[in-house]
Amino acid sequence: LSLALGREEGWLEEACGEGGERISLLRAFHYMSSSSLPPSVPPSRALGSSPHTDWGLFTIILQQRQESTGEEEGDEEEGGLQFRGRPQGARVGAREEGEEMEWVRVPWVAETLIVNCGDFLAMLSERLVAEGKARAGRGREEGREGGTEKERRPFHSPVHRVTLSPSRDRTSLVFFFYPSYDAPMPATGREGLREERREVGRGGKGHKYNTLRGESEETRGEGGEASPLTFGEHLARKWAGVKSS
Ligand SMILES: O=C(O)CCC(=O)C(=O)O
Ligand SMILES: [Fe+2]
Repeated sequence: LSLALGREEGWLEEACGEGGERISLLRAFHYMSSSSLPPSVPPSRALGSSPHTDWGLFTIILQQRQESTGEEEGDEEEGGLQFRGRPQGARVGAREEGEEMEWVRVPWVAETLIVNCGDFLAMLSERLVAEGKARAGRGREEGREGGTEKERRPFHSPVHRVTLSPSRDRTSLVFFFYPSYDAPMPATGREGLREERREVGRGGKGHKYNTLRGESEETRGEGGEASPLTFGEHLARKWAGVKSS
């Protein structure tokens, strides 16, 4: 990951600080089928997991096979993990423009783990890309040749959710890898808003999606200066706002 961010090996270990393993979590989820819920639960409350981004560095998911193997039509169950993205074959660049976003199912693939980028990694990577662009701009101003730096695209932490299948329950094992409690939140600025960030920004307190970023960015000053809160402090605030039902 450090190399993919354009840094030397081991760089992330330093950026994340020590002790992330002490607040990282492995959770086992069991989602009931919607038909097994008591009739008193209205369909609007029959949620697996509401739309959110993961807040840490990255998440590793082992999901249970949910669809049946039969060939008959309609055999495939709805429900399971879905992310907000561009459907396969959509126009390149559509996501950046906030168009054509839809819920895309994450299929079960044998002996495969799903690795999801979290907000902390996305913000760290946006900061590095912005710094790279600024360096290249300065280089051009000073008349240096094209610059040696390759232009990179930042990592993206996708909005995702879990929906319930009408007839099958589902189990997943989810490992949330977090940076250290004391890791400073990366300052990213507000440029390059993507669809979900715009929607997060739009709703004030009633955020449409549950992400780390909306709030961490709200705590910034006008100039986008570093948030005074650490990752762990943000996390604690987020958890305090999670309601059990
Ligand atoms: O159960 C899953 O597959 C993912 C759950 C999830 O997205 C989460 O807990 O953050
Ligand atoms: Fe998640």
